[in-house]
Amino acid sequence: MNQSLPTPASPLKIGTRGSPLALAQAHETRARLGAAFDLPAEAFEIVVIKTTGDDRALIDADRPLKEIGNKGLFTKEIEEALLDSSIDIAVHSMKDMPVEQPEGLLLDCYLPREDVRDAFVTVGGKPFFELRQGAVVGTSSLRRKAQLLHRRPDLKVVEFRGNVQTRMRKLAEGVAEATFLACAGLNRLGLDIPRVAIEAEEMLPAVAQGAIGIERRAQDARTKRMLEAIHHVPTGKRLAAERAFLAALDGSCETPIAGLALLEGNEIWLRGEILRPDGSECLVDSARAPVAQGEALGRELAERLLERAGPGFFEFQG
Ligand SMILES: NCc1[nH]cc(CCC(=O)O)c1CC(=O)O
Repeated sequence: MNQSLPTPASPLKIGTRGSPLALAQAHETRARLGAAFDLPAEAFEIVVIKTTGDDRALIDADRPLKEIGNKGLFTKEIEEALLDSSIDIAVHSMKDMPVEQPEGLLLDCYLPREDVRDAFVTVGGKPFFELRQGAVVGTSSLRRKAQLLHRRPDLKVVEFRGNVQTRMRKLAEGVAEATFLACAGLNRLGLDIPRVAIEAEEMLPAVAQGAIGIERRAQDARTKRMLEAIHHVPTGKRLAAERAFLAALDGSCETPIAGLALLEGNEIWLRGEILRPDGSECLVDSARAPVAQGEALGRELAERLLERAGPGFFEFQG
């Protein structure tokens, strides 16, 4: 295995999706690796990979993503490119990543986590409590929909996809009065759109929201060494607990689940939430453990919630 650092003549290939957010994340990864190893930008090549999800999302722009495909819709082609060595590392939004990676690949490098909160977005930047009775809110996230309906059953939720610009246009056109976007995405894109951040206690974010993960071939010693140098350990500990929670719930993108871990000294605190898709019920629990036991904590919290939920909890009502 080639142990030497990349050079402009033999650059490290960074695979990513082509969306503006994905590209911003790939650039951040390149900048951090460049700084850690004192390498110029030309020692890296950013390789844009189109995924099934990108294609289908464009063709079927109004269909909920969950009807289009299953887990890995946005990662399959990127992981294939890693496995066949057409790229060396892959940059992902961890929120969209399945809990398990294919044989031969490892996901054990995380960049420092951005703001984990969701933002409430309207054309005028008004606060959530001002949303009038019966208002239409656009979101394609089952979690946000269920959390919203749980608090405000009067609201109407419509499917809302596309990039930030598309969603802002839909708001301007009056397709919906409000939407939710992750603060992390807006910050990474440097977008200054009117928004009101919602505290995590008010609306628990998705597992891994705001975190970037970098995947590599398990056997590649060079990328292992390079990624170790930029790995953010606290983010890794938080995600280990959150993703163990998600895995134990058998969470797919079709299930309204939220979870957030925080580090407090030598302890990790985890709060998790599962909801009925129509928002009629929301089960919340939290627990703490020594940091080293974060994964066990995630599994334990999931089991506690599943026990309270009983069979059929996630099924659609009527
Ligand atoms: N599912 C799409 C997605 N995946 C990651 C982010 C935002 C950035 C992040 O949470 O890391 C978004 C958009 C959004 O939820 O607004």
